[in-house]
Amino acid sequence: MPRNFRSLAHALIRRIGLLALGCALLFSALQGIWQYRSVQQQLQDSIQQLASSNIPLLSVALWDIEPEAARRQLHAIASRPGVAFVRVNVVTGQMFEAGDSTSLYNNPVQRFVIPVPGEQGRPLGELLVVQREAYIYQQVASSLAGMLLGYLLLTVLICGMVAYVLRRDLERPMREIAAFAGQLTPQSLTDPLRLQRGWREAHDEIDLVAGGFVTLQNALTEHIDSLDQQVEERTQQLENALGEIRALLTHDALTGCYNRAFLAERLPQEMTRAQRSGQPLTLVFCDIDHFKRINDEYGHLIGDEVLCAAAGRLRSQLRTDVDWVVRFGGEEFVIVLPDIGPPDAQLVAERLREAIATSLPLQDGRLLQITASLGVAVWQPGEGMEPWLKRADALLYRAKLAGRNRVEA
Ligand SMILES: Nc1nc2c(ncn2[C@@H]2O[C@H](COP(=O)(O)OP(=O)(O)OP(=O)(O)O)[C@@H](O)[C@H]2O)c(=O)[nH]1
Repeated sequence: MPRNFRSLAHALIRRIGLLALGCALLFSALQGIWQYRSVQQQLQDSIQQLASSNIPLLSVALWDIEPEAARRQLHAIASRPGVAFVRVNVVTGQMFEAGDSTSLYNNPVQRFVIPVPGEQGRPLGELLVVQREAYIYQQVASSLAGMLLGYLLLTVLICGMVAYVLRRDLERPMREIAAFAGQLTPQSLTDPLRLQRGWREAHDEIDLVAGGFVTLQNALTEHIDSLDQQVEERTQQLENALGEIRALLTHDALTGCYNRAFLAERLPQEMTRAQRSGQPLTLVFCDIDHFKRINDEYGHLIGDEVLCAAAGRLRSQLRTDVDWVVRFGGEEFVIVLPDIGPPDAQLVAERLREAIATSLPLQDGRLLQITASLGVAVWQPGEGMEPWLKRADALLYRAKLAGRNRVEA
């Protein structure tokens, strides 16, 4: 199931905001309790003061039986902030009141003795002052409201600053890294990660991640380069091997001449071409004389050397890219001469015989005298390949019988 994306910076800001708000509320609550106690104490003190300053006058008014004066005084006391209700109970049974009498049942009450004027020990009555609890709450609430507003402003300010720093130092570089990683392909490995960050005194985790990317890119680029190089080398090796295999399919491995498979494929083409052009086409069968003796006397390695030398000598006498030499088998070669007929064919064959008959310096310094017998057969239009080859072979056999080192046509 796909998950929603939530930025790390946003999550941090949200948490910091909630934490700051929680702290502000907690501090406000503690402050509220402390404020409540302090306002309550102040109110009690001020009622005490109020009572002690009014009691002498009240005492006189009651003693002189001036109820109006006593009532005025009580009204004055009741109109003070924090006072809800005032009552005077006189020993004679009289009672004077001012303020909200219902507040008597659910608010704290302070009681004071009113003495007879001039006689402190003799009570004339009692003064009851009821505190107005709502006054305390109002005081606490008004001071808390300002404080809470201050805390909230501070919280918003802190969150704003944290948001700015997080956005600049965390969110933006992280997004750049994520965008870079998302676009990273083997082709774009050489483009380094560049973060839009100003100069800082120290490096941090983001720099470490960016550095890690650079290391990874370099390592991957090196790895891919070495892979490319390996692939190039292997491809070259493969092409060389393929070339060798192709050459082996058509060439003789020892002498480098064409092989019989190539002869069987190419000779019919030459015959068709000669047929079409009306040009002559000649085939020379060449066999090294007494080759078995060379092998027996000098060994097979020298025999191989002789074969290679003979092939080279034959090729050296022929036209490049026109005439071609086939190792027919053992010490037998077939030479194909396009566009050559009698008498030139015989002349070329003589030249070949002479080339082979020159003494051959061996690698060990010795000189070896070799000769070859040749049979020359010019193709007769309509003649098949096999009969033509047999005819050339028969002419070669005749040259052998006639004493070797000669050409029969
Ligand atoms: N060193 C070497 N010898 C080979 C190779 N192929 C065939 N031979 C040898 O060539 C010799 C051919 O001998 P023969 O067919 O009797 O003919 P020859 O000795 O040349 O006698 P003539 O053809 O009658 O003159 C054999 O001994 C083969 O073993 C080869 O690739 N290398």
